Amino acid sequence: MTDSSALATGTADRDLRTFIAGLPKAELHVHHVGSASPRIVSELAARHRDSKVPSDPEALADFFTFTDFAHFIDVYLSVVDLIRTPEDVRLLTYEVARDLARQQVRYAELTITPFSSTRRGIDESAFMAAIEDARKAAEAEFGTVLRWCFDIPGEAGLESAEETARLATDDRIRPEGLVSFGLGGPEIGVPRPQFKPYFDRAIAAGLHSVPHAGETTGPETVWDALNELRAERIGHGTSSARDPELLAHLAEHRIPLEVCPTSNIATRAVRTLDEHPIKEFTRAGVLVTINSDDPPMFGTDLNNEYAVAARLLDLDERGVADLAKNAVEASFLDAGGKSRIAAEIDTYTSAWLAS
Ligand SMILES: O=C(O)c1cccc(C(=O)CC[C@H]2O[C@@H](n3cnc4c(=O)[nH]cnc43)[C@H](O)[C@@H]2O)c1
Ligand SMILES: [Zn+2]
Repeated sequence: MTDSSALATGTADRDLRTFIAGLPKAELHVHHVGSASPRIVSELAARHRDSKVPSDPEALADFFTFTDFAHFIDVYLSVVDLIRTPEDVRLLTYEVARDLARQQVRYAELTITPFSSTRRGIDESAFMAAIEDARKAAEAEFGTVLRWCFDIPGEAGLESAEETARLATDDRIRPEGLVSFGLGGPEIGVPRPQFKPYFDRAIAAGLHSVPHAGETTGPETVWDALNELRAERIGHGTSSARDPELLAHLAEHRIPLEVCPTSNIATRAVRTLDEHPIKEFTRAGVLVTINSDDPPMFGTDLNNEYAVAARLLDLDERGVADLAKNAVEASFLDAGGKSRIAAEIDTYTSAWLAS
C-alpha cells in the first residue's frame, strides 16, 4: 500500500482498519482492466511477451507511477493491449472478483470498455460470454454479485460511442449483467454533449447513466453530464466543489458522487489528499460513495480508500458504516438486494461495537 492513506499507526487506526476489512461493502466505480493485480498483469505479460508491460511485479510499481492523467491513460492502454483472447478476459474478470470478495465486497459495478477489446480483434460474442461466465462463477464461488457498466472511451471518438451503444443495446449481444452506460478517458478536449445521442439510446434501452465528469475539468463538465447525459451518478465529480450551486443541486437531487481519493492523487487531478474536496461534499449534503477506480495501478484497494476517507472526514466505525450504506443506496441493486447488504452492514457494525 502507498502511504497515501497517511494514517497514524495508533491502535485506534489499526482497529478501524480491521473494522473496515471485515465490513460488507459495495464498490460502484472500479475499472475492469484497471483492477488487474500485479499477479494477473504478470501472468498476462508472460503470455504475451512482445508487450512493453513488465512481467516482474516489482518493476510494475515503477511502471504504475504516473506523471499526469495523459501518462496514466497511456500506461492503462498498454495493459489493455495484454488482453487479447476471450480466455484473457475470463481470467481477468474472475480474478478481479476474487480480489473484491477478499475485501468483503458483496456487490460491484465493474466498468468495462468493450470497444477497446473488440477493436483489438476479440470476437464480441466470445467477449460477452467470457465476462458472463466469470460473473456467474464469481457469484457461485465467492458470493460476490457483479454487474457491468459499459463505458465509451471518449478520446477514441464517436466511432467508439457508436460501437459501445450498439454492444449495450442490441438484445442479441448485450450481456445479462449490464446495468449502466458510462463515459471514461480524458475529459480535456472531449466535450460531453457530443455523446448525448448514445446516452439517449442506452437510457431508452433501460440502462442507467454514469459518466465520469469533473475529474480533470471544471464543474461545467459535471453540469453537462447532468443536463445532456442525464447522469444518475457522477464518476469522480471532484471539481464540483468549486461550484456551490452545483453542490446544492447534487444534494437536492440525491445525485451521488463516486469519490476515489487515491486515484485523484495518482493521476494528479488533486495535489494532495489534504486538499481533496470530500469534506466539502459531505458538508454540502452530497451523497458520497467511496471507490477504488484502478486499485493496483494506484497502489490501493477499496479497504484503503475507506481508511483514507475515514481520516479525511474524521469518522469512527459508525461513520464508516454509513459511508458503506451510501454506496448500497446509490447502487443499481433492486430494493431487496439493497436491504440485505444494508442489514449485513448494521449487524456487523453492532456486533463490532458490542465486542
Ligand atoms: O482502446 C482504445 O483503442 C482507445 C483509444 C483511444 C483512447 C482510449 C481511452 O481513452 C481509454 C481510456 C480508458 O481509461 C479508463 N479509465 C480508467 N480509469 C479512469 C479514470 O479515472 N478516468 C477516466 N477513464 C478511466 C476508461 O474506462 C477507458 O477504458 C482508448
Ligand atoms: Zn474511473
